[in-house]
Amino acid sequence: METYEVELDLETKHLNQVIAIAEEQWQDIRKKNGEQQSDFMEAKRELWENSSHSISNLWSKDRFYELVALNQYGSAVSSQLSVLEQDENKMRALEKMMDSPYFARIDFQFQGETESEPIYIGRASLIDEKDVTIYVYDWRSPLASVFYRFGIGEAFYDAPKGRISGKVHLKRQFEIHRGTLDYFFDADVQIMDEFLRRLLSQNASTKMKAIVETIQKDQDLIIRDMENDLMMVQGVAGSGKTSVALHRVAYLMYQGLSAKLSAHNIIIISPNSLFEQYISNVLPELGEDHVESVNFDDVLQTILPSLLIQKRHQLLEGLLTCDDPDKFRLMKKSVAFKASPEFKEILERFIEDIPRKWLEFSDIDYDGTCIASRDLLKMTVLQQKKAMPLGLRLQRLEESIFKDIQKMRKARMKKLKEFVRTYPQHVYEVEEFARLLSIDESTELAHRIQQFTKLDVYAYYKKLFSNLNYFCRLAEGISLPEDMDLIFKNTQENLKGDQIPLEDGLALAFLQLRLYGFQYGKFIKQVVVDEAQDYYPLHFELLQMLFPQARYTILGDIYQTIEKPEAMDFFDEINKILDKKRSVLITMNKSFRCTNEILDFSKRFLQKESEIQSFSRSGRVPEIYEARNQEGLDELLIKEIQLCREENYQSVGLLCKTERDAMAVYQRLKDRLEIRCINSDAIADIRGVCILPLYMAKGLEFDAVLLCDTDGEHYTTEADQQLLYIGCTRALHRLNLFYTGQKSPLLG
Ligand SMILES: Nc1ncnc2c1ncn2[C@@H]1O[C@H](COP(=O)(O)OP(=O)(O)OP(=O)(O)O)[C@@H](O)[C@H]1O
Repeated sequence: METYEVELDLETKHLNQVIAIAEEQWQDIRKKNGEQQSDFMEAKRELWENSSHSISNLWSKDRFYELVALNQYGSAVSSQLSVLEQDENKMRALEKMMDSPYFARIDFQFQGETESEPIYIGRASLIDEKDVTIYVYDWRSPLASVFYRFGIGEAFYDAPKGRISGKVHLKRQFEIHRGTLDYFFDADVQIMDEFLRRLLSQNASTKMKAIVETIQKDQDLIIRDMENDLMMVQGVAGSGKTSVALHRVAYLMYQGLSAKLSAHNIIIISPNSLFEQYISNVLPELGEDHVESVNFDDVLQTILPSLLIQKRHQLLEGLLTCDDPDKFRLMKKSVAFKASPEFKEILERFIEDIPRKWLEFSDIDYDGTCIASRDLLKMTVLQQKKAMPLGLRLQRLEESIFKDIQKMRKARMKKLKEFVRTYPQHVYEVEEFARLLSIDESTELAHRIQQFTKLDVYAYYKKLFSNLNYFCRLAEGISLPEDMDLIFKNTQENLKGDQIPLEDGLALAFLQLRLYGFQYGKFIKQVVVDEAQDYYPLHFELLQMLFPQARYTILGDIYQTIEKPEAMDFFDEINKILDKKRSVLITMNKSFRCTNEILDFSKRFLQKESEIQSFSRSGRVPEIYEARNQEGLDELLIKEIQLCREENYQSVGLLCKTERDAMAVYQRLKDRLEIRCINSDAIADIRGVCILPLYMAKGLEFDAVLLCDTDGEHYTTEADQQLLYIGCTRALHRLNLFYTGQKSPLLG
């Protein structure tokens, strides 16, 4: 037999053996699980029988003991449920393992040993707990890092007990499906690149996939970094930022087994719900569920639940569809200013000024005596220690005033009772008097006190914009934008409306957090921010206040901003704001998504020379198609979509500049093709042919991209150029641009 055949035979036997072990473990858990299931059902039945007749008035005092009993049943049921859940998770992991237990093998000779040991690496580990034999190493284990970082020869890895050195004698990669070994190859760098190239040439699935088999060395360094409290990544389009972010989360969870980090300690901040949907499979594929992903609109809503704040897509749509150049400039300037460190400083000064200038203290009288004078109250607040937020300090003050009043009221009631004892004939009048007195006093007094102890953030924000002279005095020494007066007037107008502009929403959230703090974020130990380039300094200030104790992973591409100039010092700014002890900025320049031709084409839209390189995969050159009129344009689009179908592309994106444009194209084509329009609130996937605004397509990818309306009306400015760059770099295999009328000057 040929050597390959002999090896294939050996590997197949080994595979069968590992699958048999996984199956045995699966059977054991199933058996145990079956028994637990019946215990669980029994506990549930008991819970029901013991509570159903009394559930109606359980919170009354007499039913307290029943509540305690019910609680005991309840906690028994919940702990059984958690054991069952754990078992189900293990069974799911073993099922995956029976399908494909590992994807790689290295033969590693530990220093001091005479022979090398085969180490099989998979998505999860398989251990025989009886004799602690490790059949498969989790890709996140320290030893597995050798696979990603070294070729044949000397190697090392960092284990909890220190650095371990050795030698790699073999690096092998497997393709295993449904429990069958399709093929394997012994890998050197070239062969592995070829394997990755083939993988990347496949048509995209409609959801992002895990990349554990082909993680690159520089990506692995980011994924496994535990040194830094702030890890920042500047990566070009398609360099794997999102993939790396998600694999890093999975890695942190694995590390967290010892550091007590679980899913509810991690939060992913993503740009919108479409993107959240797009990435939603990766962590479960890696065996990690339940990690929460939110977008910033949700964050603002959580901080300010009673206010209606403009969503990010509404802001972008407003900017991109604005026909009045002056209004457009003003909107942009307003956003840039309100989210800047300068405005943050003004907000800080305003907060300092609130007790001095804006709080309406008044004398608090009770029963004809002044129990706290206006001046005394003001002085008390001004002299309080500033470590506690003002809102909470005022809450304390309110509590202490009420406590004094309560004491005085008690004394007064005592006197009244004595009076009744002496003059019993007046009992009814006195009781009625006491009742009315307490109602009147409590409402009137409470109102008066809360006038200066309750801070309505929105009302105070309006005060900041009540007078331009005051605003400028507050901003002394801070450089303001040229047309500050226009921004000021515009803000006054906007704050009269129902919906609060996003930039003011950010400022309001800042005030709310500074004035009242935020309790819930302290459980978060790791924050991952993807597509970070779109955030402004104030976003990071908010994150810092929300999750002060967390470590951060922040990934972005300064060349992919929308309606925001690319800022070279973007990451410096983040570093300054988050102010972590150890931080690092890593750059990733190789793009894995697009073909060489698509990447070359896209580069023309970059305003600065970028280091972007492609992963050397060839395809067809993008074309720019002109149509005589709109009907002709539609015909071209339909023809192109048909061609994409023939290519069997899973996802085809028709990208338009705005939602308004996307709706227009959709209306024209919807009766002629199976096509979907994805609007801003959609929680959808990108299967089939989708039309969507470009800003929604950020972070996503499509087998084929059709960029619509690339004419001289739609795309003219620098910001449009950035949009075109984002649009083009969404394409994996095929990219074409379509226009009618005048070609956009940006297309060259
Ligand atoms: N090491 C890798 N092995 C296989 N595929 C990879 C690897 N790294 C990245 N990819 C693939 O490249 C594509 C782009 O990855 P990803 O979306 O993570 O990049 P990105 O930097 O976030 O892109 P963008 O900034 O344009 O949104 C995805 O299809 C991803 O699966």
